Amino acid sequence: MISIIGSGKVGTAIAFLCISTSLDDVLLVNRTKDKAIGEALDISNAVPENSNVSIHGTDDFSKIIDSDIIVITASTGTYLKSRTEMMDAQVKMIKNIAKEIKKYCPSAIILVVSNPLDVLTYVFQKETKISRNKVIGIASSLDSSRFRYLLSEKFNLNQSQINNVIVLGEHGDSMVPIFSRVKINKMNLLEMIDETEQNLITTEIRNYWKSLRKFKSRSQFGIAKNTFDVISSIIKNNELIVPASIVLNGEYGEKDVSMGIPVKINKDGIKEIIEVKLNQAEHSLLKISAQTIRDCINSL
Ligand SMILES: NC(=O)c1ccc[n+]([C@@H]2O[C@H](COP(=O)([O-])OP(=O)(O)OC[C@H]3O[C@@H](n4cnc5c(N)ncnc54)[C@H](O)[C@@H]3O)[C@@H](O)[C@H]2O)c1
Repeated sequence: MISIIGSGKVGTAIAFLCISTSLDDVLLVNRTKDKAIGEALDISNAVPENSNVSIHGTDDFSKIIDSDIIVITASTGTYLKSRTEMMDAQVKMIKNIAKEIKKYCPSAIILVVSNPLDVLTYVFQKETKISRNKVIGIASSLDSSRFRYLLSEKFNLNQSQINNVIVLGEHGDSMVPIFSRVKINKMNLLEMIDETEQNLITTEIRNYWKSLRKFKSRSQFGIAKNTFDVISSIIKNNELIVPASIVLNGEYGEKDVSMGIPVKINKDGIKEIIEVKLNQAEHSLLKISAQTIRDCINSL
């Protein structure tokens, strides 16, 4: 069973993907019970005819007891200028959710989606002491999807012609797109663009959420699909390599911080942390990003 805490835009989009593909049973847990029940009633009609899966809604955390995976998409409000804007309220919220998960289902694999992503992934892991390999922050894969999309638009290509696209570090203003690894039709991206263009693309990725909000209230489907892919990889034990946030213990030269780095996922959560080669500039930017997240954690 997959439990999804928070039945808002993101939580319900993830639930819809899980149910409509018959991946597993879903439990929606929301602060307001009616919202969870209503969304479950709606998504119930997306169960395929030959499927055994079901979806229910509740505000009762004790029902998460048999979950294999718990996805945290709860939010206390909407930030307007920066993902760290509501940090104190979000940290308080995730500490309460951590207590419930520790009480009812401490052996589940946890996917954190709520913002500020890296801070909440760190706080959740420290509060629950669940193995760091089972607490996975999902966001850098979304940032990577945004990087790939922007490149496809710039070069007027299909996204499939653009490979090795990753964004590492904070899911925030210090995120680091890794230009040095990107191949476009097997050519090195760095041979095709100059530094000014790199800076422009970096700003566009970092501000993607702001551009999107000019047209719709908040992002929903991109993060849902990236989260669904990780859930699916865990349930089906299909290894998946994606950038995700994990509490670091010396990898990339960082400790006592959680940030997006490439990981291999399987049925046990994060099976392996992958250390990819970065150029000097990217390495320095990743250090700055780690320190930005650490400063937020230390300010709590
Ligand atoms: N990681 C990413 O890349 C990414 C992308 C998009 C959104 N997000 C984040 O995902 C979160 C959810 O976004 P959304 O647009 O779905 O928000 P939303 O406001 O639509 O939904 C949040 C839901 O959480 C519920 N909730 C609040 N506190 C709760 C609690 N303690 N227990 C259970 N439910 C609770 C609310 O009632 C609400 O229904 C936000 O923090 C958002 O910033 C992250």
